[in-house]
Amino acid sequence: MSLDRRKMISLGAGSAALAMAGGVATAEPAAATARRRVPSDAALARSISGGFHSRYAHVNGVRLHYVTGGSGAPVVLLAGWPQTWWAWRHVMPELARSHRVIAVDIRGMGGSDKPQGGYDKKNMARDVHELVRSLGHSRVDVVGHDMGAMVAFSFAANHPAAIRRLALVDTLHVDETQYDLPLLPRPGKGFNLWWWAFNQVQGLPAQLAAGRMRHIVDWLFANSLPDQGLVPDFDRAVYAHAYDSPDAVRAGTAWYQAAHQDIADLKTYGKVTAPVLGVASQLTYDQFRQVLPTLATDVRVVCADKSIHYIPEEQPELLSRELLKFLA
Ligand SMILES: C[C@]12O[C@H]1[C@H](O)c1c(cc(O)c3c1C(=O)c1cccc(O)c1-3)C2=O
Ligand SMILES: O=C(O)C[C@@H](O)C(=O)O
Repeated sequence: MSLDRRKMISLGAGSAALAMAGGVATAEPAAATARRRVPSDAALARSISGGFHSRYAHVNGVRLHYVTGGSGAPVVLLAGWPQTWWAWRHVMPELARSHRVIAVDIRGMGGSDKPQGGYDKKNMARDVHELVRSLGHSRVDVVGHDMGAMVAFSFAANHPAAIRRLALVDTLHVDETQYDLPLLPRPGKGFNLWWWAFNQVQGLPAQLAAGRMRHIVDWLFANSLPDQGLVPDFDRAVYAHAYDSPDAVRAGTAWYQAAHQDIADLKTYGKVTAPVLGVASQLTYDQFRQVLPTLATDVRVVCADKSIHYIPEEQPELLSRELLKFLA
């Protein structure tokens, strides 16, 4: 599960203070973001060194967008909410020197389709499995962050013959303990995970957040990044743009609304036997050390100790180094 009591307690002090201080970066008015031309995925892909290209594939009833480049063993990268494949931009060039990198916009994300359903992580993992098969790969490494880590874990649990190695960055698959998250954490005892409640609501998020996602993006980064410059204005505009339509807001909430199905599916999974690397932030390290061994048989956990959550952007060098070691 993505955030447990231990994490909320440890989050309490730091982030509560930050939140109390109204730690919000200078948010560019949403309208200005909307006006700013965000480059196409094709242009963003070309801007990353290593020869990357934006591509689409029709699999499992949806059209998925992905960005691919590099040569060598195939590695799939799956980002989360409210981000896109662009979250991997700092690690893609390094991985491309020894791997065929496939950074996928999961169902509902960025340039991928936003259908009315199919957002349970088992089905979203089926999307990715069919994608890598269509690209000629029978066995791949998968790296997931945030919601993408839940899809990555589901891929390994449901397609054991297709996973070589699995890396989970700061988020574990949701489990029963998600139901215990307090809606009102005691002062200094927890972190307000308001987006888990907000994203459960039907309809309203799209009405409130469409065209205004930059405010959510800025709030999340203001309450995580130790240095707001780690994700500058341009990158925030890329994420806000990807989520600013009513359909994109709805699709993002669907990842959360599938939690009941995901929690039920987890109970049917045996332990993952592929080698698993957990890359935890300072706030999830204890949880990863305690919970990951109950989900997989061959586990190692490293701590990105300067990170709160967005490790691919908070500590890309550490992440690249640990992934290259693990995936060698
Ligand atoms: C699946 C997801 O709910 C998504 C969210 O992206 C998420 C997750 C974990 C966090 O720790 C976390 C966040 C998040 O937006 C966030 C902002 C500020 C601090 C912080 O710690 C977080 C998650 O696992
Ligand atoms: O006020 C707006 O900008 C649009 C709002 O009416 C909405 O439904 O998103």
